[in-house]
Parts: sequence; structure tokens; C-alpha cells
Amino acid sequence: MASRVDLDGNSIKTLTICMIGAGGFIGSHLCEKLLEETLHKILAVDVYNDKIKHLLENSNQLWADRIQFHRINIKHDSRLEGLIKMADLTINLAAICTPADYNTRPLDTIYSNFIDALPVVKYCSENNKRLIHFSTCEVYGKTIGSFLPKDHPLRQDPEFYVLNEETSPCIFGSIEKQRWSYACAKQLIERLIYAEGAENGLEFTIVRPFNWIGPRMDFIPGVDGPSEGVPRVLACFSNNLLRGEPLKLVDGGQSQRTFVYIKDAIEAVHLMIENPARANGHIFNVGNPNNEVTVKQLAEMMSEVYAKVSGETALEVPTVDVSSKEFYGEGYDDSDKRIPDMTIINRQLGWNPKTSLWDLLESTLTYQHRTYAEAVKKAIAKPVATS
Ligand SMILES: NC(=O)c1ccc[n+]([C@@H]2O[C@H](COP(=O)([O-])OP(=O)(O)OC[C@H]3O[C@@H](n4cnc5c(N)ncnc54)[C@H](O)[C@@H]3O)[C@@H](O)[C@H]2O)c1
Ligand SMILES: O=c1ccn([C@@H]2O[C@H](COP(=O)(O)OP(=O)(O)O[C@H]3OC[C@](O)(CO)[C@H]3O)[C@@H](O)[C@H]2O)c(=O)[nH]1
Repeated sequence: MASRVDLDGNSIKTLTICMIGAGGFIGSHLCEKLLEETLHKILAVDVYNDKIKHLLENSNQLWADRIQFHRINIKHDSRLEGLIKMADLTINLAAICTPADYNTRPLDTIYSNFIDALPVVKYCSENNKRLIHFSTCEVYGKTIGSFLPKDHPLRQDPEFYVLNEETSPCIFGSIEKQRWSYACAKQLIERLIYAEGAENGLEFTIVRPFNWIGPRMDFIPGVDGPSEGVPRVLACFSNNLLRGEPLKLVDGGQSQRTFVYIKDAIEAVHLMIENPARANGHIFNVGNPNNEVTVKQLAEMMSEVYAKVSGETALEVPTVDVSSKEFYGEGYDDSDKRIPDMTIINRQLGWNPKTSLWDLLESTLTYQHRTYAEAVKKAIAKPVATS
């Protein structure tokens, strides 16, 4: 591989990266990218490795000696500090990050996103190691505009809904709305990291992903995850499509989201890894402001794309409304709208997303159909056990 240079023309040093949560959706894509396009070494930490098995198993691959898997639960494992010390950079992706858990398992959610991340920050700070920490767009909570009357003209003013790292407030619901347990824990760990930077010189970058989606995201209930499990919206809707059932719209599917293709987003993380002078001390929104839809529009587009890639006829009634209480239980609440301000990431790293929502859904649903269609058919055909 020819010597590579960073955005300022300096040659890039080969790094050892301790990647915690490497076995998850984002981790698996980041491992793939780093192994295929760089010479960096990865100490991959997770409790699972199914999504990176293809990178670990084949010892003939060029990168076989550049990835090592460590099955470690960071809650209680003394090996973690040693791995962080061995690495030049730690990337922490580990988290409980599915909304169905936030209001039903708030303690696990808070522990996972705050308490369990504490030693990682401490070890990086004490050992003068750089940290890239994964936070979330959920730290913004609700938009200022959502508190205005429905037809108020200021709702159309970007000042009232575009989310900026340096100027937007974090607006959460009341404590009994346990949905916000995740956002609040992520916000506090961001503040702690920021304070470690200010008081102890920790070199950090905080990433706020805005709904990254693509292959290997979450699980299909009853196939490679629990039958009663509720994954994030891409996998929920994929599951409905694979089973030929209507897509469930929570509270009518009026919330808005911007979706970015995982492969575009990984490019942004790659730039952060290799341009520390431009990334350190910054918080970055990583999303695609051009791919905004309501959840209802997402459902309609996914139904259309799935019919195209699977060759199956779309349902005549493609969606059904369901209340949030019925779907998620007590204590659920929602972010109304999430448009990332791209000024900072654009200025620091020159990054812009490329893939349209239609194109990213086409490649993702092709993957979902190829990977799961047969397994779902078998699961549906299996007789239900009666007592
Ligand atoms: N995907 C998105 O759009 C998105 C959006 C906002 C924020 N994020 C953040 O990005 C990060 C990664 O998200 P993802 O979508 O890849 O989720 P994921 O659930 O697929 O990956 C998280 C990984 O962390 C591992 N993990 C959790 N607790 C652990 C522990 N105690 N010890 C070891 N490993 C542990 C899990 O096994 C999993 O493989 C999370 O911090 C999440 O909050 C993601
Ligand atoms: O079957 C379904 C599932 C979900 N919805 C609604 O879709 C919206 C998006 O839901 P989801 O992708 O599950 O999660 P959120 O966007 O709300 O939150 C995530 O954002 C980033 C992250 O931090 C990590 O990924 C996470 O917290 C939402 O409005 C659901 O109600 C649906 O209608 N039908």
C-alpha cells in the first residue's frame, strides 16, 4: 500500500486502535474500512463478534494479522486498561442504543451509556491516549420549534430546528419520560469528556451520529435476535417487509429523521482518525441533511424499494398506525425532527455525505432480502408449539 497523507499533506502514521463495541453495526463497518484501506491495527473489543466473523475467520486475508478480537465485557474486565495502554487511539462505540430499551430498561441504559464509559475516559486521560467517543444526535432532544403552536411561522425558520454543536440547547422531556435516560447519560459523558479535555488535557473527539443506516444494522426478530425484541426502525420495517405484513407507524409516523448511509458516515470517522489535529477537541454532527423524511414517508419508500428489489408485490395497505404506549410502553417520548448543521465537520474535515435515501435503501434492502428472506420464510412456516 502506497504511503498515504492526511488532509494537510503529512504522511499518516500507522496506528494501533482499541475499538470497543467493534462487533456492532458501526464497528463492523469501521473495521472493514480500516482493514481494506489502511495499515492500522485493530484491537477489537466486544461481547459478540458475529458481525465481524468474516474479518476474523479467514487467515489468508491480507489483514489477518491486523485484527485481534478480545471478548471482553467492559463492565468488569481488568484487561481493558492494558488494551487502551497498548493502543494509540481508543474508539468507544459500546452502548445500549435501541429506543425500546430506554424506557423499559432505564437502569441498564444509564449504566451502559454513562457508568460503563467512565473507566474508558479515565484510562485514556491517565495514559495520555486519544479518545474518539460515540455520542448521539439524541443529545439535542426536541427542537425549539416543537414548542411553538403548530402553524407558527417561526417553525419554518432553521434557527428553530437545525441542530448545531455549539449553539443548540439539549431539550429533554420530564424524568417520568424515561425515553430520555439514554440521551441524558450520553450528554453527561460528553460533558465529562469535555471537562477532561479542559482540565487534564485529554485529546478527544465526540461523534454525534444522525440515524446511520445500512446492512448489518440490529437484528431481525426471531431470526438472529429475540422474537419479542424491538430493534431500530430500519430493522423493524425490514422485518415487516420480509414477513409481508404492514409496517407499524408509531403515533402515525409523523416524527422526522435524516438518514445517512453507513458507508458515507464511516468516511467521516476515517477522516477523524487520520486527522487528529483537525478533529481533536471537536464535537461533530455526522448526518445527511438532504435525506429528511417523516417516518411515514420512510415506510412508503421502503415498501416501494423492497417491492423492486424482491420482485414481490407491495401490500395494498402498506402501513398501520400504532400508539407509542402500545409499541414501546410507558415512558416513551420522541424527537420531533433532526436536521444536522454540517458547518463544523465541513470546515474541519471537508466531509459531505453523498448517497440519496433511495439509493441507500436500495442497497440495504437488497442485502436484507438476500440475507433474511429464506430464514424468515422458514420461521413463518414453523408450527407454533402448543402446551
Ligand atoms: N447507528 C446509529 O445511527 C447511531 C446513532 C446515534 C448514536 N449511535 C452510537 O454509536 C455507537 C454504536 O452504535 P451501533 O449502531 O453500532 O450499535 P450496536 O448495538 O450495533 O453496537 C454496539 C456494540 O457495543 C457492544 N457492547 C455493548 N456493551 C458492551 C460492553 N459492556 N462490553 C463490550 N461490548 C459492549 C455490543 O455488543 C455491540 O456490538 C453507540 O454508542 C450508539 O449510541 C449510533
Ligand atoms: O416499527 C417502528 C419503529 C420505529 N418507529 C419510529 O421511527 C422513528 C425512528 O426510530 P428508531 O430508528 O428506532 O430510533 P430513533 O431515531 O428514535 O433513535 C435513535 O436515534 C439515534 C440513536 O441514538 C441510536 O441509533 C437512537 O436513539 C421513531 O419516531 C420511532 O417512534 C416506527 O414508527 N415504527
